[in-house]
Amino acid sequence: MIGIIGGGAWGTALAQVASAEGTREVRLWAREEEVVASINDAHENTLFLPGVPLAPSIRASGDLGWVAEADPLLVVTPSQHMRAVLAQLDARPRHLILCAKGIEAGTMRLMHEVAHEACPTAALSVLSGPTFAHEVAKGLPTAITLACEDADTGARIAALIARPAFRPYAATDVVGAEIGGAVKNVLAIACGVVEGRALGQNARAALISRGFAEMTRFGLARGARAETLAGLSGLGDLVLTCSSTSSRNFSLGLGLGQGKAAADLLADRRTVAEGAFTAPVLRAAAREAGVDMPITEAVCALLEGRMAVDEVVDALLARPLRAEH
Ligand SMILES: NC(=O)c1ccc[n+]([C@@H]2O[C@H](COP(=O)([O-])OP(=O)(O)OC[C@H]3O[C@@H](n4cnc5c(N)ncnc54)[C@H](O)[C@@H]3O)[C@@H](O)[C@H]2O)c1
Ligand SMILES: O=P(O)(O)OC[C@H](O)CO
Repeated sequence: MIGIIGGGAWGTALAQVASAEGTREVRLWAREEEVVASINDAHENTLFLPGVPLAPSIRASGDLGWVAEADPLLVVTPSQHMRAVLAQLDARPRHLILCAKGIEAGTMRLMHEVAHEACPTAALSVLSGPTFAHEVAKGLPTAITLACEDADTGARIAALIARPAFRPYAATDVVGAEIGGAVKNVLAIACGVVEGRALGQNARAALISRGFAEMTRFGLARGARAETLAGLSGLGDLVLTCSSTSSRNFSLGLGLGQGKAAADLLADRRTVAEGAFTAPVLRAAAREAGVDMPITEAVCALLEGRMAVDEVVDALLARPLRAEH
């Protein structure tokens, strides 16, 4: 039996994968009664993943204790809420598969660091890669990184969650997998701005490349491996999220590029655009580590309403010429 903590789009899609075409029992915890009712009664998450039929073997509840009887547990809350939710789990040893992409505000902790503090007895993996929930839930082909410091455990978890069209690649670089997923959300906002301000496809390609350079500088400074950052959870997810309005982060940037205020775009959002929360904490962490992240700084200036789009673009273009590597 597999448990899912979080009934948003991604938790629901992962529940569908974990159900193994309805042959495996899956318990899903959701905050919203409407989500619990629609999954149990209509086998659909009408709030966060409408239009995708779900296996009847997925049962939802607002009772976290009931869901936490399952092992492993996939943790799919937004990153800023993960600590509070995990703090409600009992202390038994279990395996947590962390699926949120972000850095905790205030502490600058990556998700595995937060999970270790909240659940010291748990074994941890990170699941991250280029994965739009609606495509995964429909069974479209997807590859993803499953990072676990213990290679044998990682291989076991990868085999457990793999499906014919859902292909986890095992890795041991947990830090690298997490940094790729967190940083790409910030860069996707920047790519959305390029689209919204109609700056062209050359600019978007430049931004993806220079953004990847930023991700790599920051990742290496935090102990990530270069090959992880160049893999599914880094470059792979960066390319996906920087190319499509299916991305909530890209869409947020699109609105900023069209001149809308961040506060208006973020107000009353039901779905999460993680990059808006990660950007300021990433900037703080980069400054602390002495890592230059001009695109991240630019995204922060836009989110904070301190600069207009054209000012930000002019400032980026006016940076001194430098060697590419
Ligand atoms: N949607 C995707 O395609 C996708 C893919 C890969 C990873 N992710 C990551 O998964 C995580 C969850 O995203 P999602 O897309 O499932 O969410 P979502 O935007 O579909 O839904 C929002 C979720 O936030 C939850 N939430 C809101 N306030 C909360 C609180 N105080 N405590 C706990 N939960 C709260 C809601 O219950 C809901 O589950 C994010 O970190 C996201 O980056 C999403
Ligand atoms: O919609 P986004 O921008 O949160 O992106 C979803 C996933 O992270 C893509 O891999």
